[in-house]
Amino acid sequence: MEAQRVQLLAEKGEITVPSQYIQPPDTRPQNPNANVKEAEVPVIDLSSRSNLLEKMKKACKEWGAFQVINHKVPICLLDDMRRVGRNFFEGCEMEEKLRYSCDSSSPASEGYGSRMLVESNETVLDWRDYFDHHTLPLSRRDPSHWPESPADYRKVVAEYSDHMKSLAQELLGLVSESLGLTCQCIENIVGDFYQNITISYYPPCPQPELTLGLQSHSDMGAITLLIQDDVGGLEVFNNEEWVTVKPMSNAICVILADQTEIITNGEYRSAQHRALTNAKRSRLSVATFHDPAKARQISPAFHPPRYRPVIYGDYVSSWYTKGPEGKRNLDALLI
Ligand SMILES: O=C(O)CCC(=O)C(=O)O
Ligand SMILES: [Fe+2]
Repeated sequence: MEAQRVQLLAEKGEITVPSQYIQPPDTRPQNPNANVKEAEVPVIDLSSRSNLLEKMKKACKEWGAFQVINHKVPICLLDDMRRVGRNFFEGCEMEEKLRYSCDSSSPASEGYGSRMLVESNETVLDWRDYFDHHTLPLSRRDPSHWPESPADYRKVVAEYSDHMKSLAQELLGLVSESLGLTCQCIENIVGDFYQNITISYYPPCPQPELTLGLQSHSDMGAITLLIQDDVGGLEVFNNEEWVTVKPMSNAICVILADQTEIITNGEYRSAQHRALTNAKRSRLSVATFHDPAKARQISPAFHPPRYRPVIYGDYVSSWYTKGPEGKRNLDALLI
C-alpha cells in the first residue's frame, strides 16, 4: 500500500492531525515554556587543537552529540545541500516526486518515503517525509536514482557525500584517540563505510504539541553527521530532559550512534534524539549515516566486554521490526 505523504496531508489545511499521528501523552513534546534550562549541546571548534581531545571526550561522555564548527567542509556546500533538498520537496509537483518513491516494503530503500518502520497498526506515525540516498561505497551509488532538478542536485549530493566521509573519518579518529585507542581503531572495526544521506522534510503541523516529526531514537550505525535549517526542532535527551540543538548554519551536528557505543564498550553512549514539528514553518534536515556493512561483526574494543558481539545486519533487522523505542535494541546486547 502506498503510504500517505505528510506534505499532502499538511496541504489540506486541516486544523487537527489524523489520530495515527498523535503521540501518547508520555512521548509528547513538553510545553516549551516549562523547560527554561541551562544545558546546551556542546559546540567544538575543530580548528583549535588546544585541548581538543579533552573537549571531545567530555562531549562524547556527557552528551553523545555535539556540533562542530571550522570543520573544513565548505559552508556553501552545506547551503547547496539544503537548497537542492528544499527544492525537491517544495519545487517539484507531487507526481514528479512520486516517481522516486522508495519501496515501502523494504526498510531503508532508496528514494522518497514517509514511514521509517514496516507497516504496523501500533506505531504512531512521524510527521515527516524524506528522501534517502545510497551514497557509499561507490558500488551502491547510482545518481540516476536521485532527483534531476535542480540541475546540480546530483553533483551536490555526490560532493556532499565525499566531504561527509572525510569528516566522519576524522571524527572517529578523534573519538578513538580521546579514549587512548589508536586513531584508526574504531574505523578499522567499522570497516568500509556504508553511507546513506537522508533529507528529512517536516511540513508545518497544525498540532505540534501532540506530534513528533521523528520519534525518539538513537541511530543504528557508527556516526551521523547532520545539518539543519534555521527553523530548529532537533532535540537530544540529556540528564532526563530534552535539549534543543541550536540551529547554526555553519555547524555540523555529530551524533554518536549505537555501534560506536558498542565499540567503546559504553564509555561513550549513542545519543537519543528526536525532531519536533513546527506550526508555521516547514523544516529541513540532512542526516548522513555511516554504518558498517551488514555482514560485519561489531564488538567492543575493551576488555572485559560489556556488550555481546553483533552482526550489524541482525541489529538492523531487529531495529526495523521492533522499532527504535529509545535505545531498547542496544540495551538488549548488554552483558
Ligand atoms: O531532523 C532531524 O533533525 C533528525 C533526523 C534524524 O534523527 C534521523 O534522520 O535519524
Ligand atoms: Fe537520527
